[in-house]
Amino acid sequence: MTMKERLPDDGVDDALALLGRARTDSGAPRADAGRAGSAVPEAHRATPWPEARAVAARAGKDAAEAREPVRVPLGQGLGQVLAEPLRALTDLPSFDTSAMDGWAVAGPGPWRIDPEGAVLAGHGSAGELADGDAVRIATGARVPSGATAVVRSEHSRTDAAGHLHALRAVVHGQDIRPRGQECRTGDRLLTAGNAVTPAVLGLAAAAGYDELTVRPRPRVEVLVLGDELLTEGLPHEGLIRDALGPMLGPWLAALGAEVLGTRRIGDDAEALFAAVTGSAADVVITTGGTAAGPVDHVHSVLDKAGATLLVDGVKVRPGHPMLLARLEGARHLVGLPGNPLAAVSGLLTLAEPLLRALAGSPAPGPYRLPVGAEVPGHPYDTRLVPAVHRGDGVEVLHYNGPAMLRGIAAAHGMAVIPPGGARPGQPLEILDLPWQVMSAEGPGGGAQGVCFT
Ligand SMILES: Nc1nc2c(c(=O)[nH]1)N[C@H]1C(S)=C(S)[C@@H](COP(=O)(O)OP(=O)(O)OC[C@H]3O[C@@H](n4cnc5c(N)ncnc54)[C@H](O)[C@@H]3O)O[C@H]1N2
Ligand code: MOO
Repeated sequence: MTMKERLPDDGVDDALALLGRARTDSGAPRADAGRAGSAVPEAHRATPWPEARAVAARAGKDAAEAREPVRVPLGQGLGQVLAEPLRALTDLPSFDTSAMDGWAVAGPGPWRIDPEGAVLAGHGSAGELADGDAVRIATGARVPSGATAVVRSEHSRTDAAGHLHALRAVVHGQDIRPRGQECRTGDRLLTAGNAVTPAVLGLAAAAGYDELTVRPRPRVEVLVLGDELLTEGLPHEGLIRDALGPMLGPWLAALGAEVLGTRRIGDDAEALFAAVTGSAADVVITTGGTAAGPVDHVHSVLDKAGATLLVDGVKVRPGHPMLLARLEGARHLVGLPGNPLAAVSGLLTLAEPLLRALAGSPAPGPYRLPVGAEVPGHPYDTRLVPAVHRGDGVEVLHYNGPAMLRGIAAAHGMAVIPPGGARPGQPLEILDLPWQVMSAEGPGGGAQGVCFT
């Protein structure tokens, strides 16, 4: 991006400001306040971007408290969040284990070889090894009691008399993984709140689990509004392809939500009311219809449904008409603006913190990377701009207009440009996309110690 870049849709917020908002008796903004027919127009107070994210996270956290943990078969736990610590159900390893193919030996060599014997992984009793004896052993097999070390095949030689000789010094306990080396029964392997990753599934299986106790996935339904949307073929006669239907379900699933479905509602207020009030989802996501056009029904439908607006407009570009409402039954609705990048902005600003908190996932700590070149800012609002990693920093992408997906489709993350813009070298907060993480910091884990066997 260059300094010549024009900020998209500047001045639109002034129009929105003139629309005003009224308040309910409770002090919360009424869902259709300031729109046609509203009695008391008042200056629109969009929520600052950081505060909007905090409101969404708080709403999710409050709703999460009423949700009971669920037990799921191990194979279904991926992407969910542990509701309780993962404690070892067994010692690991659960028996003294050979770390190498070779010989279990007892005492100093050379050793007498038991010509009949061999201890294999998964086989029953390993028997007893007398001092001066050696028996063949496979990696993963139980070490016989009395054994003092394992000698690797390649570090040994047998002679014609049936004796085993070590080709290098044998250290007591070498190549034996002692029972409980990794953990003892009852040890806490992971804390509640950890995401269930493929590695966690592996650890849980090793530690004896058939089921996991996890936070229930937030159930989400996507309602795509707009009569102008086509689901296939080329745009024609003012009709355009629905870019949000194909994008949002997979995006929300990548955030850990259970997507009940994506429905196309058109610009039909009654159908929208029925879909919102009848949805089985914890979070309803609508696209389009958030502004004040003749067929923008989201506010009036929320009002009719008795919803409470928690966020009604955010000081962010693109996407400032985004909204968050609480529906009956501790359910929520996130209204994403129709412009596709504005919808992404709403997804990252409101839906992600809400869903993360509902799922019980800890919010990732914010991280910053320096931007290479100057980035123009909005005078009062935060900007979210698709960005890519370059060297040790980031570079913002050119195609970042509210109606464009070309930038975000090529991006590694979204850079947060504070009001007023950013200078070259200024560290910018980065919002990760759920399928790629730009941060160099991982979740960490003990870096000390070495375990070669
Ligand atoms: N008088 C004002 N007009 C507008 C304002 C405003 O403040 N005052 N804000 C503008 C901004 S900013 C945005 S963003 C949009 C938000 O509008 P809506 O949420 O009501 O969205 P629509 O009007 O339904 O659609 C806007 C735009 O996006 C296209 N669209 C909608 N859905 C999809 C989809 N699924 N896939 C692809 N494209 C979609 C739609 O055709 C429109 O072009 O309002 C501005 N107006
Ligand atoms: O410009 Mo609008 O901010 O949401 O696309």
